[in-house]
Amino acid sequence: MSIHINAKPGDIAETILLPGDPLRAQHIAETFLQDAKCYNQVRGMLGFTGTYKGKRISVQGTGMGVPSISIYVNELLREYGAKQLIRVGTCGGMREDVKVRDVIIAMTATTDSSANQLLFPGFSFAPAAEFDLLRRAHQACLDRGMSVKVGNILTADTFYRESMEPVKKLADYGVLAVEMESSALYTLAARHHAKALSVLTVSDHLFSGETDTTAEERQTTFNDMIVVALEAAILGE
Ligand SMILES: O=P(O)(O)O[C@H]1O[C@H](CO)[C@@H](O)[C@H]1O
Ligand SMILES: O=c1cc[nH]c(=O)[nH]1
Repeated sequence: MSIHINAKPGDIAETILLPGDPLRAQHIAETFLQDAKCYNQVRGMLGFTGTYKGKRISVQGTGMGVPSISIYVNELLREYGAKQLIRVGTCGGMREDVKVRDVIIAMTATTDSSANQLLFPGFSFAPAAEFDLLRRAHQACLDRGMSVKVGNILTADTFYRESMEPVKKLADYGVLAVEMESSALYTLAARHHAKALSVLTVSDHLFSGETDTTAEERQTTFNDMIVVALEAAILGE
């Protein structure tokens, strides 16, 4: 049992999917896992363990932003022996060629979070995905004919902005999309020699104003991304 996760040693699988929204954790467990059992309800940040194609998988909500995901990922790595962590989340498109419902695989995560500046004074650490996981997730997207892009994303500390200039500039430098957790996930996984990847679905676009049209469409696209994450995870075990 850790401070924010009320599970016993062994309750959590070595491979864990990490959506920001705890209700999406419940949706994933109910839709994709067999014999899923809830191991955490502390702060409503639900966590479940079950099996997918016979392999043990957990799914844990992380909340929004670097401080929140850092709490859960630290505890999963330090107290529960997590080996493979895959974030499954939403993001806002930034580059012009990124469209709503595309899947984005984050090769690296640029960030305005101060966490890594405090950790590596004088350096600009480049948080990076684990290559084999990334390669398998990309192949799983191609196999399903999904529209996928791989590259640099932005992990931002703010959702609402006074000025769009800084994000516009990052888009000019090729940054695909913005979300709020991946740089912390990649940095913590590196520290603990674990594998990490973020697979994201574009839910809106910062500059075109495009958004998901219906809740049903959002769910379908989200489900496609979950299958990609699960397939990438089990092929690596
Ligand atoms: O859909 P999730 O995983 O929560 O991810 C994105 O959505 C939240 C903002 O609405 C942030 O957590 C961002 O990273
Ligand atoms: O962090 C996020 C997630 C989705 N859309 C955004 O604009 N930002």
